[in-house]
Amino acid sequence: MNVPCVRVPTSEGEATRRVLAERDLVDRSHEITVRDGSLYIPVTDAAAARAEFDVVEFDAAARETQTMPADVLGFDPTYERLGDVVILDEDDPDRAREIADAIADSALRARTVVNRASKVKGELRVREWDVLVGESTETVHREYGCEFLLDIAQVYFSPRLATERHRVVEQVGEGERAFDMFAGVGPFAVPMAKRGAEVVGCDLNDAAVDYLRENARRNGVEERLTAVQGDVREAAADYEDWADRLVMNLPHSADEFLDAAVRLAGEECVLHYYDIQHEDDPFGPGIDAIRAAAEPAYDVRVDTERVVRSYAPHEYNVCLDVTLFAR
Ligand SMILES: C[S@@+](CC[C@H](N)C(=O)[O-])C[C@H]1O[C@@H](n2cnc3c(N)ncnc32)[C@H](O)[C@@H]1O
Repeated sequence: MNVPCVRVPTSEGEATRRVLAERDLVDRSHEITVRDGSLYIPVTDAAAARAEFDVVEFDAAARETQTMPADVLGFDPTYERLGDVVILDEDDPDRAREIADAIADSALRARTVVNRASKVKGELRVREWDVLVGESTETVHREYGCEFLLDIAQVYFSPRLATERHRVVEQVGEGERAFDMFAGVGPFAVPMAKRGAEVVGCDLNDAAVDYLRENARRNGVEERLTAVQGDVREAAADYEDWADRLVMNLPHSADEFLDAAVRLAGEECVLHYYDIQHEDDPFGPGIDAIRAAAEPAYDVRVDTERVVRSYAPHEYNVCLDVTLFAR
């Protein structure tokens, strides 16, 4: 198949390939070919390459590599995958670059490789990234039969929580009213609506709410999912006593939103409360905070105390499933 290629004498081949790679212009899905003393290097952007090189249409073979990153590197790198974006967590930039190149050249078919450049931060819980291969940080991620469009540079999303989200979603019954107070792009809200619940998802982040609406549409639940942009403490005023179920996935500060949760709660309401606590007493502070906010208007029954994952040395990310019964 004809694709745009930079044509150079073979003697200049390696130097040219390196320049093109630095500019992220090498089309890794086609083979580099030698013919009649010239090297043909497939490129992703003919116009950009033409500014410096001779670009021609050339019949380059599609690449079918079975190589894995470990074959090139000699060790198995640690990475996470979100759609066709591969995520690294490397402190050493040279090592990150080496791993990113090995992943891009491998059978993993990554379109973009990024390295974590900051912690998750601020109210919107978004991270900064170094983009090492490719350009776009927007991708489509699939989880338990739902698909989510999202841009990791604009919104929070962790694929590590998939099992935990599924555990919660499986408890949802048809026709119940579920309010996700910190909905992000919808990984709780969308599958809850798919199970037949009437769902409201709220988020402060404009971009997350745009993706939430789009993801409701992609998954065919836009009729059952209302997306609200804003501070959930204000949004709660429009949904007083409304919810049969509340999801509170803002682990560092969910306690500050328990008053809003109590306003949202109906006669009987299940609360999924996420928290980060020390391993010595991972559940006590959350239970105390919930009781302080809900009693005496509600009786509080603790149904599940669950460690979701280790968060930091001696710290756990935990979930409390609690039912509130109006007195
Ligand atoms: C840890 S993320 C969870 C997102 C989603 N539930 C998930 O599992 O991917 C927390 C979300 O809460 C949102 N948020 C923070 N403060 C908020 C507030 N006062 N009202 C509504 N949303 C808020 C952030 O923008 C972020 O998207």
